[in-house]
Amino acid sequence: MFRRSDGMCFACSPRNPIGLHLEFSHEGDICRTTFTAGNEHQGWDGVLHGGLVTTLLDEAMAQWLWHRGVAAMTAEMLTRFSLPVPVGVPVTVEAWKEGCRGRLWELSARLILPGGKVAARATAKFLTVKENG
Ligand SMILES: CCCCCCCC/C=C\CCCCCCCC(=O)SCCNC(=O)CCNC(=O)[C@H](O)C(C)(C)COP(=O)(O)OP(=O)(O)OC[C@H]1O[C@@H](n2cnc3c(N)ncnc32)[C@H](O)[C@@H]1OP(=O)(O)O
Repeated sequence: MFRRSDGMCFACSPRNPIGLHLEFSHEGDICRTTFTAGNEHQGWDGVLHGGLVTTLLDEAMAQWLWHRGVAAMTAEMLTRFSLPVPVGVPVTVEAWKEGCRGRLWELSARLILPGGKVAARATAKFLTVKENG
């Protein structure tokens, strides 16, 4: 149905020439990454495109699961965009688990601007498609 063997994930693969090249760290129950958007990532002038804000949040949640041996696909996601995310500044994205029932995982994520304001929040449901081990 799907393959990941190319290792070309748009968000995380170091081999994807047009990818975001995100790297994740895991500390306790939090999965974290940082990202500095370039001009090529903007929608409105100087502002990170909302679809890419959602990509950052989605990927952080997926990586929370992947790090724990769970390969899961996003089944549903709600994003609240509270503040514009400027290009050219390093932002932090954090994800964590809210709950799990069988194959269904509920996670949350947030995007934090330098200075600490939360610019976007997401909640999502993921469904396990296979174990990644
Ligand atoms: C050196 C190289 C390094 C490179 C690294 C490479 C490794 C990369 C590592 C890590 C990469 C991580 C990459 C993550 C990317 C970010 C995540 C995404 O963007 S994923 C893409 C977007 N999402 C989709 O495209 C899903 C499309 N949808 C589907 O495929 C299916 O609908 C799917 C899999 C989500 C579910 O399909 P079913 O057939 O498996 O399951 P059903 O039967 O539909 O549902 C099972 C149960 O779950 C409930 N369910 C389904 N959706 C639900 C929902 N939204 N909320 C609540 N319940 C739901 C159903 O009602 C059902 O419940 P009942 O068993 O009947 O009780």
